[in-house]
Amino acid sequence: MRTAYTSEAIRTAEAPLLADGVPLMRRAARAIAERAAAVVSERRAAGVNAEVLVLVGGGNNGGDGLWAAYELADFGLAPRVLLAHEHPHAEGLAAARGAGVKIDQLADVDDVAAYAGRFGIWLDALAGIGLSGPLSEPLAGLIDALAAERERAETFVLAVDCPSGLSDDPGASLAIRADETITFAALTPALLLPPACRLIGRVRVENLGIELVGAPAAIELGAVELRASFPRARHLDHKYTRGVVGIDAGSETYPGAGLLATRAALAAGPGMVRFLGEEGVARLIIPAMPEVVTAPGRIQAALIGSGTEGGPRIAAALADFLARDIPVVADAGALTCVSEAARDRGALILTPHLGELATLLGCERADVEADPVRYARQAAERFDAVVVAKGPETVIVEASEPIVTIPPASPYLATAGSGDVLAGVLAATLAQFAARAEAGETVPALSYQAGIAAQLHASAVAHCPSAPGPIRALDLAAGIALALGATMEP
Ligand SMILES: NC(=O)C1=CN([C@@H]2O[C@H](COP(=O)(O)OP(=O)(O)OC[C@H]3O[C@@H](n4cnc5c(N)ncnc54)[C@H](OP(=O)(O)O)[C@@H]3O)[C@@H](O)[C@H]2O)[C@@H](O)CC1
Ligand SMILES: Nc1ncnc2c1ncn2[C@@H]1O[C@H](COP(=O)(O)OP(=O)(O)O)[C@@H](O)[C@H]1O
Ligand SMILES: [K+]
Repeated sequence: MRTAYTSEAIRTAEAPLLADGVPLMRRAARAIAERAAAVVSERRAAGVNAEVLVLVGGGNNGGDGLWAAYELADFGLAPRVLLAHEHPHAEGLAAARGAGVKIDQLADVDDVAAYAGRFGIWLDALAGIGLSGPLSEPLAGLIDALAAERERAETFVLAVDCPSGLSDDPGASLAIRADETITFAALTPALLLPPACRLIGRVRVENLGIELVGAPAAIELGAVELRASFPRARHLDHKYTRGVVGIDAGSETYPGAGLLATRAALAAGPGMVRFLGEEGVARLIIPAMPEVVTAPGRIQAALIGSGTEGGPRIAAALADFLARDIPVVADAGALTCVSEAARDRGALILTPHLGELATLLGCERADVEADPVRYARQAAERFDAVVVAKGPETVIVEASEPIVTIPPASPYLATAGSGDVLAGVLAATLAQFAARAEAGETVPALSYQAGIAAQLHASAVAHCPSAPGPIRALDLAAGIALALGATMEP
């Protein structure tokens, strides 16, 4: 599991070490310089430009850059430094100067893109976790110009701590895209969450002996957590202790969604799946999946709305599920039925894709795509819900819990019906955790449970016969059971 901490938490954690005189900056600079030297060797071997430019800002991030320049000079690599601030880190500057590093001032450079374009490798040490507020000039203009130049010239960018401009806010977008980021102490939220996480390249965390305390701001779940956390059947279980899930999905217009969600729910291994939706859909489900029960009865979690267009019947059924005080997944059409008012009820889990999230909040899809975490937070607050925002990355927001993210499994998941499969898996997973909670076990937060379900959905991709090529939602549903089985292999 990868974790991210706010820059404030990182500062708090590093404070005692700094007070004890631990040379964190020198350690950071050494790690950067070693990696930069390796990149120089790789590029030289490939016969491409391996000249190094260190972009230096005014804070300690610039200090890291200056000390890295000092180390690189020591390795005999003759880096160049561009000072983008009038008051750079004094000791670092003196050290770099003392090592014979050539240093230019931004104010003396006419065309910064042309200047920087002469170098094949940039170390981006303009700003790190010390950024406050939106980027101001001259840093904003500099980053903008260099971001464009970097794409044109195919420069190798090694970001120091983070691509300058990104630290806590994953919605920040003004940054020089990095091929590689070496970060210190811990990841910050922007390095883990979309869309900023797409700008950091390969990331390495150099802990430097800094111990983070308290809950992280964000976590990324993967196959390890799926294996460790997914509830397994126990010897003395009977079907009702394994978790029963109720599904109201599919309609005359979209019956397939009901079938897919139900098939996926079955594959995720609950004790029972009750199909409680339209009769016409039930008539299709039963011959294909005779395990499914259509009789009403007790359930521990529910799914409503996949393959429906909402409307009064869905609204009433949603209210009915919520009144049972169980976790209820509202997908697709049911998202049009959620209201801000109803707060005295079971947990509500919303599963919008980014377009649905925009509709839910009455804003533009492009804005949501540019900052899904922010809008998922808004929706979570407004509807007192857990929000599973589905894009290339899945982002899950629950009040007072770390944000949960699942990295993209395959762009072929963007196929009709794949969301219906997720909805079924999710409800079935919540039912199994709820059954454990009923038995007195401690279970993780709903956002973590939902993350485990999203990871199961992601893991199913590799079990589709056509993977890594295009996948069918029906294969994905079958892949769920195989992925779950694989987690049980010793
Ligand atoms: N944490 C660790 O474990 C370790 C941390 N270390 C390193 O320290 C870094 C943190 O250093 P930090 O605190 O000095 O801040 P930093 O990122 O250089 O930013 C300040 C600069 O940004 C500028 N600036 C700010 N806001 C701005 C805006 N809105 N718009 C424009 N400019 C803005 C600000 O300009 P000013 O306001 O001063 O004019 C100043 O120049 C950290 O990221 C890591 O690299 C390692 O050495 C060792 C271990
Ligand atoms: N580019 C992508 N890369 C990886 N996963 C994606 C990508 N685009 C969408 N997904 C995933 O595919 C699923 C699509 O869900 P959704 O849009 O609701 O599909 P549908 O409604 O057609 O069933 C979600 O789980 C989403 O996270
Ligand atoms: K940086």
